[in-house]
Amino acid sequence: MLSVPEARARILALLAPTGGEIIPLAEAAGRVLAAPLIARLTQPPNDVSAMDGFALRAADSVIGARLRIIGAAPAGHPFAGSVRPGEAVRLFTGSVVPAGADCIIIQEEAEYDDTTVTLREAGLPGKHIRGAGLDFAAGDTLLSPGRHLTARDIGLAAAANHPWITVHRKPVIAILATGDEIAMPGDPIPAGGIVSSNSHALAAFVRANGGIPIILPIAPDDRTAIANAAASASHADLLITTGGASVGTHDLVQAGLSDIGLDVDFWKIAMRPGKPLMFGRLGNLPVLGLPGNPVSAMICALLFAKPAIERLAGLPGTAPSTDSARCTIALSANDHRADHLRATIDRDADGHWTVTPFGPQDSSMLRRLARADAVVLRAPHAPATPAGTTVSIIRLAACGL
Ligand SMILES: Nc1nc2c(c(=O)[nH]1)N[C@H]1C(S)=C(S)[C@@H](COP(=O)(O)OP(=O)(O)OC[C@H]3O[C@@H](n4cnc5c(N)ncnc54)[C@H](O)[C@@H]3O)O[C@H]1N2
Ligand code: MOO
Repeated sequence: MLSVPEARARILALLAPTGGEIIPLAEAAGRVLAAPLIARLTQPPNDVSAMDGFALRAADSVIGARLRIIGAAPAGHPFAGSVRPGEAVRLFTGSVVPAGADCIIIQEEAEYDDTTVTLREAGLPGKHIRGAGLDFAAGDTLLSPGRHLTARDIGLAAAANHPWITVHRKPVIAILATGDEIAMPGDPIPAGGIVSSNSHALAAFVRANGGIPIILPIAPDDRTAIANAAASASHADLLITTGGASVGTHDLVQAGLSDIGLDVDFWKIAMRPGKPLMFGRLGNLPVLGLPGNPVSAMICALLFAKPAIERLAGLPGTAPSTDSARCTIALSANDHRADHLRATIDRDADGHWTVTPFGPQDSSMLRRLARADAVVLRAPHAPATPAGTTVSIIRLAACGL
């Protein structure tokens, strides 16, 4: 059976980023840049003052010099003339430095009235002046494709005069829950049935990770129905199925999709929960088949759907990032499957992170999953460890789970 990293690499290898679309800059935080962002202007566009004070010629800036104030240049109102020997112009933070001036004296170092200023310090050429282009110049590449846009980037793009921006289209992720026994929340529940938690949980997870979820109607345990439902999702960037992934007579997802040409890349991997994970392609549509057990479905989503959505959205797509924490309980030796223990996080008296796995870890226990802060990663064949051992964890909320 494939390992978790091998399975992830196989999935990512088959995914390509979506195309670009142009959106308003204000909506672009969290999106992925699809074209280089080139500065449309020079910033600052002119030499500007970094302080409130007086612009003058450096040659005049000697202690005790008395200069004639020939005008004022508030920010946004440049002074039209030029500064000659013995003259000064009143200016403020952000004011354009007038022609002829190459020195700023801050107002705290000057005595002044409406007509004259006397210097209490000698200035230096260029001091307190932000030269034109200090930040960037027109034509500079400010951000490169693949950049996951932050609020800081939005500010930079705005400063470079971009009201619109080209980003990768949000990947559309179709979600197909299968099973005779499941019903959508609020719908009539068949005898012996349960409500489909997976559809809604996966949709929320997809949205939190930058995709657009489309919840398809539930498909019963019937090959044709499953095939038809999947065919209706051919426009999506990824189809995620849940349930019907295992070996039972009624686990028909692979059979149904094979009827319409599913090319299976792999099925079953060495992890718990989530062993029956399947990945393949229906024509151009990648298909990730998750197990039906709700916790298995969400752990598989965390480890595989999240990087897949990231790759589709224009990012590299990587394993969820891990942290270290001290495990408060002893752990028994692991078997050949990578294990993912649902756990709560706390801090000990010294402020260090601790993690406490729940007792029973059954993959149907959603309330426990909802209460968990993290999963503890246990490598295949990890030896037994005493309480207090440092372990790797994935924080769930940070991953949109
Ligand atoms: N003989 C074997 N049996 C099983 C094996 C195995 O290797 N040999 N693997 C087990 C493992 S591991 C898992 S995980 C499950 C996965 O099975 P399926 O993907 O086929 O899932 P289902 O049988 O359809 O459902 C499992 C469980 O989850 C409930 N379910 C299904 N869909 C939903 C949904 N949308 N929302 C909430 N809950 C759902 C379903 O009612 C079942 O209780 O197989 C083991 N069996
Ligand atoms: O994926 Mo299953 O039992 O390993 O939950």
